[in-house]
Amino acid sequence: MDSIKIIGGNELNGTLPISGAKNATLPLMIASLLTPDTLTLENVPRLRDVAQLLHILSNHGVDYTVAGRRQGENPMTGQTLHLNAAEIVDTTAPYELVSKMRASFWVVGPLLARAGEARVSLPGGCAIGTRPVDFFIQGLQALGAETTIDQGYVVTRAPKGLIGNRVRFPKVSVGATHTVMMAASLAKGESVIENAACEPEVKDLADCLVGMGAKIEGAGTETIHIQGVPCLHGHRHRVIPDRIETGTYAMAVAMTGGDVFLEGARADLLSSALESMREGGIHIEETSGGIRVYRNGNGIAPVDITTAPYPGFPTDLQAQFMALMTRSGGTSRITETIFENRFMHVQELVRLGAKISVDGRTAVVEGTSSLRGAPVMATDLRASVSLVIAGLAAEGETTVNRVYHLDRGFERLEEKLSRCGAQIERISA
Ligand SMILES: CC(=O)N[C@H]1[C@@H](OP(=O)(O)OP(=O)(O)OC[C@H]2O[C@@H](n3ccc(=O)[nH]c3=O)[C@H](O)[C@@H]2O)O[C@H](CO)[C@@H](O)[C@@H]1O
Ligand SMILES: C=C(OP(=O)(O)O)C(=O)O
Repeated sequence: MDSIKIIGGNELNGTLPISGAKNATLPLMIASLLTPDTLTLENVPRLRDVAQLLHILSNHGVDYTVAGRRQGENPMTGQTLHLNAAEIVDTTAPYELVSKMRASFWVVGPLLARAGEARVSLPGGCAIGTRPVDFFIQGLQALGAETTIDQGYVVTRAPKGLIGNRVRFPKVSVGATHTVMMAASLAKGESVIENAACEPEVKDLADCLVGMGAKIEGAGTETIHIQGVPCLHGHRHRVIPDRIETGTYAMAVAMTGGDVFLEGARADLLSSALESMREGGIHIEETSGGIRVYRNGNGIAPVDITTAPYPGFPTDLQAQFMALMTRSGGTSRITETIFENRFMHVQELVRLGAKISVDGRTAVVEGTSSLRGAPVMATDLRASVSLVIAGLAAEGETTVNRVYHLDRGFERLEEKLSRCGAQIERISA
């Protein structure tokens, strides 16, 4: 498997383009199952998860074409996907495909709503906790589906169609909100989702569904009202910028020092994380075309954070913020409340010289003036990238192994960072 080699110590300077959001793209692609017409998505990042989901969707009968950038466009511009599910040819999503990525499980909602049945393997994804699917099952059952688990598969049927209902999630779930919202769009009558996820990716999906003819109000708040319609039609939609990629590179600049413009980033999508960075003494300027991040010489102040559903501090930036805090001038406490096993980066950051101890859900980070390069490895996506940004700030050579995870979620990582002055390269196995 490839690895990433970094010689740390360089400041980052220049312009770094932000890609379309992985976590918005995946549910948007799945929404193509809801209509026999073509759904066109612009600003789609070139990622392993996108390729994997195309494979899964084509198994259900989705025809797709991928168009690259047009002549004269920025070489970093995302791709355009045309997805057409004229007919659902198979309602089974097999273990071999779904086990590779969590979001692929979400096909269960559209398949059930459009074809009246689905048989979807229990999902895989990042190893950050147990990640059950009970809220999905409760939600689909509330819409009238018969749902059981059989030999590792969720098997669900609604031969007479789904019926709108009230669905209240016991805890905020992004994936369950996406799934029930998509299913309810084609149900008979009104559905209300309570304690819905407010993440920008849910709002982006709802905006696209509305463009496809769905009747949805309140997406982006805790209560979503959906008036079911008999069918949806084709639409063209542009994916929002990736707020996690934005926060990751902002934290990289904060760690190394320098001055970078994150082109295309939207500050309103990650206010909480930017606020914590400002508390740490990092300069952040919001403009309509992107975000400027700089730290010229001043130290980093320790900041405590606790992850929470949106608009709180995102769990997907927790590892990167911990990396940043390893360079602060004091002690910070980082509390993870979303996933019970999302501290796998701690022992690897310690290899780089970080001083971190874990007490239950809280990691206590003692800032240190220098990190030293070392071989490291992570078992999930955001943990992997936290090691990359720590490596950029460490003295000497860091090798990040198992880049499989990085390729799932960071488009052209080495290219983007090396254009800003980082010494980083991929070593092919
Ligand atoms: C592809 C994608 O968009 N992934 C994101 C999505 O994951 P994902 O949608 O899988 O995360 P959820 O929001 O569902 O998980 C939140 C919490 O709810 C629990 N839960 C969830 C569903 C369920 O049926 N039962 C249950 O107990 C989970 O174990 C977790 O503790 O949101 C997470 C939380 O912001 C992010 O870290 C992931 O990057
Ligand atoms: C946890 C993540 O992805 P997934 O939900 O696909 O595992 C992530 O994007 O950080």
